[in-house]
Amino acid sequence: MSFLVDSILKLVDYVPLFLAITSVIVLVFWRPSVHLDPAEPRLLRPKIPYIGHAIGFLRHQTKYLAILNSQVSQPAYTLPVLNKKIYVVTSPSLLQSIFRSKELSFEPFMLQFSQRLLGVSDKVMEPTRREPEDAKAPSFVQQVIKEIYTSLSGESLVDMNLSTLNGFASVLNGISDACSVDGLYRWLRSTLTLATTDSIFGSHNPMKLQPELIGLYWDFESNLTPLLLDFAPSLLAPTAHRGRQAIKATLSKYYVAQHDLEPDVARITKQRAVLLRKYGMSDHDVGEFELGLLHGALANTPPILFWLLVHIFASVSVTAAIRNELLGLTSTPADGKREVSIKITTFESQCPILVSAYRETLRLTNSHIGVRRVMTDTWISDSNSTYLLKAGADIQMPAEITHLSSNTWGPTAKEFDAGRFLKPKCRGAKENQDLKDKMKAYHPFGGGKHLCPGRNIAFAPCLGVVAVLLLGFEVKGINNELVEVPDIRSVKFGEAVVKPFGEGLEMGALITRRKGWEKVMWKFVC
Ligand code: HEM
Repeated sequence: MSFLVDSILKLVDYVPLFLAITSVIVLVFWRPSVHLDPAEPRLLRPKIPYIGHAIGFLRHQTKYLAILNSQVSQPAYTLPVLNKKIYVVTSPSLLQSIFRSKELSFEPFMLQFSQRLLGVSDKVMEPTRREPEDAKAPSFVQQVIKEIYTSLSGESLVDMNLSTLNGFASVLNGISDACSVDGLYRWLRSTLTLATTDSIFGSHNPMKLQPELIGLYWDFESNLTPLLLDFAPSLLAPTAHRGRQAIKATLSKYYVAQHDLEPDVARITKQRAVLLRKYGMSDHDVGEFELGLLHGALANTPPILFWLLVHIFASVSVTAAIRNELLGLTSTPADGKREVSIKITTFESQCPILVSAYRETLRLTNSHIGVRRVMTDTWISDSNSTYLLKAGADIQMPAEITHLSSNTWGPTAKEFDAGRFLKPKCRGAKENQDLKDKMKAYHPFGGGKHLCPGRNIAFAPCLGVVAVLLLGFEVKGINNELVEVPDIRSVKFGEAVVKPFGEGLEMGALITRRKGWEKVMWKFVC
């Protein structure tokens, strides 16, 4: 035994020497792990060869790119991670060049991401990867995306939004004088989750029949990062894994019972199921796959609603300005009038400050990292420079950097300015250019051929709920003080809109009926 201890102590003596030799070898022989053409974006070597950037991502997660950006300030640069190249692009003009390219694709990530997110077998995913027999025919993925576009626009979108908003309104209509909520975000989240899933799944909505599923969905959603690693999810993220399994099992029962065929189900739900069954998916597997539909429809709207609401109610002047323009949609009810309707198709034309505040909320809180794979060697350029992107490499476009850059948005880049997206009253050449530059840097829903097909799903529900809360209610802190906007952190991997955390997640609110609007029952119409 003492021999063993002696040996270990002797070895410990040699550790400094060993470290010194290793460092010399690394310094002398260290070559970048990737070869770079001079036309590619400049290499940003990590401090620790090969794995330094991987460690950076593990340690700081999505914030790592903002940390690097504060040190390099380049429009584009290359991160070597093991033997892979990642191009990080932060210049708005280069982003637009990427969005325009047909050779830079989101598709390889979409399928891989979906399978990991949903936790489904290769068998469930098989139709998504099947090549069409006719090379000119659209692939499965292209057909799904086309159906999302059709179902989430025009009349079908209005129908869904009306159903969601009237579901939410029924909860607000139930408030007699005042209601105190322990966690404002959680309250908005569960009310909206129920209203949205009612509109998607109709009267057999599993979340209405088993309300505990609402919490289980958000357990799943709040811990996506370890699930996306796809390694021992039941050990690394047991709560999220349990939530995911429960939702999938319930959705499978819904589709096995063919409740999607009933008349009060949304077009998107029906048409996707038709397509999935056409491709040979069993009813059970359709249920597992449609966790993706649920996730698309739910994950981002509650946080957008929360951030929009708190930013408005935190400012007396913004609250007054938006209330004033909302009065154009409806009028103060005369005594005895109980029902007030809001036309959801008029927000865009009648409520410019509210619409601008919505866009500003997305600017501040949608800090997703857009990704593309380079399918063939491609050149991208802005007015100053041109870069070569080599096939096989990946691109990352962090919205946190473009959305918050003071070069683009000025000294108030990190602050909420409800009027930032208002069209200037008189526009000369300079104002026009300024607006153009800003819009190039604004990409909460991505861009180009991969622009999010579901991007309209949050607009009317968020504006509608906020409109009713502004006109008919006061929203204050729990001690009747002005609401405070909690800190906004960086998104987690897999998120688009950031969720409140810590005190922000816990903050309560007092919701009271406004004088003159006490007896109103709210209704949304088109
Ligand atoms: C407010 C809610 C939403 C946000 C913030 C959001 C955000 C995004 C973003 C950032 C992208 C990447 C686009 C790119 O890289 O160019 C994207 C793509 C996509 N989104 Fe959404 N999304 C939302 C709602 C939805 C909904 C409801 C659905 C479907 C039910 C959906 C389905 C998709 C699909 C299929 C793509 C890939 C499109 C393609 O590759 O062509 N999204 N979304």
